[in-house]
Amino acid sequence: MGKGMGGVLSRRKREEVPSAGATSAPAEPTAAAASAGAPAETATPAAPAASEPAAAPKAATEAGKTPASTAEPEPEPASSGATMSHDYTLKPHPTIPAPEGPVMICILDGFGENEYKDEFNAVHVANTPTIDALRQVPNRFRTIKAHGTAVGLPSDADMGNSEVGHNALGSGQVVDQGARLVDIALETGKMFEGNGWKLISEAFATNTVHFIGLLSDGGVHSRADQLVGCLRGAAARGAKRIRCHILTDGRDVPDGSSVKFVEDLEAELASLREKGCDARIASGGGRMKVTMDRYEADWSMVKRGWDAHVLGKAPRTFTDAKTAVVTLRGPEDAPVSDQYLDPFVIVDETGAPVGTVQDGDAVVLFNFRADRMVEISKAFEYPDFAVFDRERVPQGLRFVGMMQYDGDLKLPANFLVPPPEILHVSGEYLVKNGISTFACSETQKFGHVTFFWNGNRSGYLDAKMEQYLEIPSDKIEFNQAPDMKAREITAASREALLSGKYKVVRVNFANPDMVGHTGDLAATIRACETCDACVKELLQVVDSVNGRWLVTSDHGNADDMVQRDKKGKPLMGEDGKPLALTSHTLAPVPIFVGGKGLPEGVVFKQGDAEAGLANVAATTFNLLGYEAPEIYKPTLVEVKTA
Ligand SMILES: O=C(O)[C@H](O)COP(=O)(O)O
Ligand SMILES: [Mn+2]
Ligand SMILES: [Mn+2]
Repeated sequence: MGKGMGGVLSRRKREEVPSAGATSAPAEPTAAAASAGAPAETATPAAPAASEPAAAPKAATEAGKTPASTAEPEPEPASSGATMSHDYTLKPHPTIPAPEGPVMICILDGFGENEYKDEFNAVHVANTPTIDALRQVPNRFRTIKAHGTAVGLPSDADMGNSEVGHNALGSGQVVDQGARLVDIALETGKMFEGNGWKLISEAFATNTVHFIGLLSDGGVHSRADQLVGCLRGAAARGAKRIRCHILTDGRDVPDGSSVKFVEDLEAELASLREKGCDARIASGGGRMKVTMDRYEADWSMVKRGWDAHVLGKAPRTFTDAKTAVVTLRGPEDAPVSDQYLDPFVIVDETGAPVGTVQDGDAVVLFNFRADRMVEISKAFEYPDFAVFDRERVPQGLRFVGMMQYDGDLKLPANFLVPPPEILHVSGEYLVKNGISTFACSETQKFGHVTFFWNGNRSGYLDAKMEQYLEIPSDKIEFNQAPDMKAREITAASREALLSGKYKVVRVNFANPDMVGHTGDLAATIRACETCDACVKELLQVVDSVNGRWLVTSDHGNADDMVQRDKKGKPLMGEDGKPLALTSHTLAPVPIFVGGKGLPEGVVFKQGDAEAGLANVAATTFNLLGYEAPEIYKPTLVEVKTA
């Protein structure tokens, strides 16, 4: 549910890379990461060099792995409409000269410009002198759209998120995204005609079909109504036995809503049972504790998921899922959040798990978004998977993803709906025109500024021209350490900017988003203040080398920390305390342009209220002294002559 939408449960009622299947150790930081925080003189990021290619990001190291099975060729994926034979030559901009120094693009993740400017807007309340001053610079501050159809989502009731936001920022184009493609596949029935569906249907008569994914209507990773569409489709086509393995949300939707989502799913499963399909919930757990890790931040989450969903093992067992969720949430006045529920397994009256995964079963991961499905996909699909001991590996599985989550790794090999194909991303233009890039974030957002930015390609576009740096994230709830790794990211980016080796420096600060998702207002205010201090430092560094910069965000989050009614009035709980809003918002995001190396006449154009994140890439090319590619959404800047 999008922040600022009011209400609680109606839908519309209402984020690489990565991974290294063979080791659970976090990626070794490069020299820059290891020395981040050290004095500037000693910290030097590894530079791309022809003789010594930069280490590939984690996912690229996986490319040689053999999937358990291969797919029949799937239909052409949805694409940005650009053609395959493509001229990447960039033309010099007629009036904006190339800069002397680098161009920095700084993403403050989850930092929206919200209409509600009250005590629940952490962006507004935080002491942010740098950003405040940037807002005052005439014609160099504006807002841009970051949600809904502006980023390829089904409707303008859909809040933005990191995946679609970074796709738009990095590709300069708006492409129908996973949520929309699955809607279309269900509406047209194409879902049930593809090779992925054919594969799972082989198990309908004799085996169990398992559905594993995030149970909510958040529309960021999955949607419950799409799960229902698949369940009904399977039952109607002869599936005899269905088991659902549910991950509770409370992050893209209000905390506590998991109980209602379980009730609704139970009602649906009951009606399937009436029609003769043995359909039940079999296991589950909170999305931030079970299964849905990303970028290898914490593989133990995936092991907990494997144990519960596949082996039927969890510390707690229950005879029904609602009791499981209510019990695991604990006391109403101090509940465990839906995001962090322990894993659970549903058992029958004899204590036996009702839905372990057996040889020959079908398994569907029903999330459309990639980042938090890559690791569990590897556990299912890679025969030589060794990150943790799977104990028992079901044989002959018919395993599919809602989409193919990583097109480079072909992971999973089989899928229900072809993923969006995002062509001719800005990084391809850069590397093909000899423009070097440094991209940096901490683990939680590392894939955002690499994988998502590059149109869901894992690995480097050209390792000789690019350096990607991941600073390992803490493994705690981020309100406990709201500074996260912002200082380390700043130190490493500072070195990259000063090194003279990069023309583009791309940075993502995770704080406003990751702390905002905890619902902790005070910590989120602190997160915004930390980012402001880091932005100040980086802008000074860019100025010191006569560079140029863009500061923006990918969607809202920290800008509204309370649930509201339809009129925008904050909602209070029975205890009189504000009801925290943990999700993203529908707010537009700010964008600031500047730098000592930017000619005075370069300002944001007037008008074009519809401009969104996809307009940023063209703007960046202009700052680099080039005309934007014609297939891109138009630039945000113009040159005013005195
Ligand atoms: O995966 C998450 O953490 C949330 O569902 C969405 O956040 P993101 O889009 O900012 O990653
Ligand atoms: Mn984000
Ligand atoms: Mn987020």
